[in-house]
Amino acid sequence: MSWIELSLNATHEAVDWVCTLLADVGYIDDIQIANYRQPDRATSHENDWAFTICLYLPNEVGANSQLEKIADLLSPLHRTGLTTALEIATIEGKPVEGRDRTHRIGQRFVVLAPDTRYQPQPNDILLRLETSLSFGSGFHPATRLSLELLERHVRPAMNVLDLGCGSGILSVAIAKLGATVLALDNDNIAVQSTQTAVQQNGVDSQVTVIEGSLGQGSDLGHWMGGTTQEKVATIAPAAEFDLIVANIFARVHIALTPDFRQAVRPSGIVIAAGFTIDYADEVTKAFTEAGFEEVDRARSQEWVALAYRLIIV
Ligand SMILES: C[S@@+](CC[C@H](N)C(=O)[O-])C[C@H]1O[C@@H](n2cnc3c(N)ncnc32)[C@H](O)[C@@H]1O
Repeated sequence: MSWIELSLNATHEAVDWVCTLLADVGYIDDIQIANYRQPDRATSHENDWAFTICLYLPNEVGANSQLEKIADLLSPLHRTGLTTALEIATIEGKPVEGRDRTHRIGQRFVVLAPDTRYQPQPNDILLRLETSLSFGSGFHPATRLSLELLERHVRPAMNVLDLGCGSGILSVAIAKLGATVLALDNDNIAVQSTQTAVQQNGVDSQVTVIEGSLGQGSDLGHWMGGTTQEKVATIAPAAEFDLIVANIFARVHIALTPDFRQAVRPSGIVIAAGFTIDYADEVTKAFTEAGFEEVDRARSQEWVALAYRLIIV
C-alpha cells in the first residue's frame, strides 16, 4: 500500500504543540515520534532539533486536501522557528515501529506509551501516557523540570495539588512517589486525559481529578485565550497542601500567589514552572511579596522551574 509520509523536526518545546494540533484534527493514533534524524546532507548544521515527528496518511483520493489542512495547521510553528518546514514524501509501506517515546527524566522517572515493553531498573518509576489532546507528553522542558523538582521535594503521604494537570503526567508521578493528589484543570479535555492516565497507571485511589481551579484561577479563563470556556469550580484555598505544582504561564503564577499563600500549610512548597528565565525575577518578586522564599531551581536552556517555601513568621 502507498502512504504519504509527512515529517518535520521539532525542538523539545514544540513536540507537544505539534501532537496536540494533529490530535485535535483526528490524527492522534497516526503520529510517530523518534529522536532527531540527522539528514543525509553533510551541509546541515541545525543543532536545535530534538525530535523528528512523522505522520502517515493512506495515499488515496482526498489526501491532498488533508495535506493542505495539516500544512496550514503546522505552519505557525515553522514560522516561529520551533520546527522545520513540513516535508512530504510518498512511500510504499508504512514503518511499523518508529516510535521512540521512552525517555528518562530526573533520576527515576521513565515516560513511555501504555503498550511499550520495558524492563525497569531498580528504583525506576514508570509514567505510562497515551498521546492525548492535552499538554504534557513529558517532552516539553517545563514538564521535565517540574518532574525533576517533584522528585526532589515530594515525600510519601504528602497532600499535593497539581494545578493545570493537562495530560496528568505530574499527578501520576506525584502519586507514584507516595503522595495523594488533587488534580485540577479548567479544560475539560485535560480532566479526561488525567482521569485516563491515573487509571492506566493504577493510581486512581490516590488522585482526585476535578474540572476546576484554585481561588481566583477559576476566573482566568482558558489558558490559550479562548472565550467559550464556562467558569469552572473554585477550590477555596484552605492551608491543606504540603506542596503545590503548577506548570502554567508566568502571569497565572503572579495572579495566584495570594491563593498559593493561603492554600499551602506552614512551610509548604510551591513548584512554579511554565516560563522562561526572563520571567523568573518577576515571578520570584510576586512569591516573595506573598511570603515565600526560593529554595530550589532547575533549568534547561532558557526554561526554568522554581521551588518556593512559605516562610513561617
Ligand atoms: C502547560 S500545561 C501543563 C500540563 C502538565 N501539568 C505538565 O506539566 O506537562 C498547563 C495546563 O494548565 C491548565 N490551566 C491553565 N490555566 C489554568 C487555570 N487558571 N486553572 C486551572 N488550569 C489551568 C491548562 O488547561 C493546561 O492543561
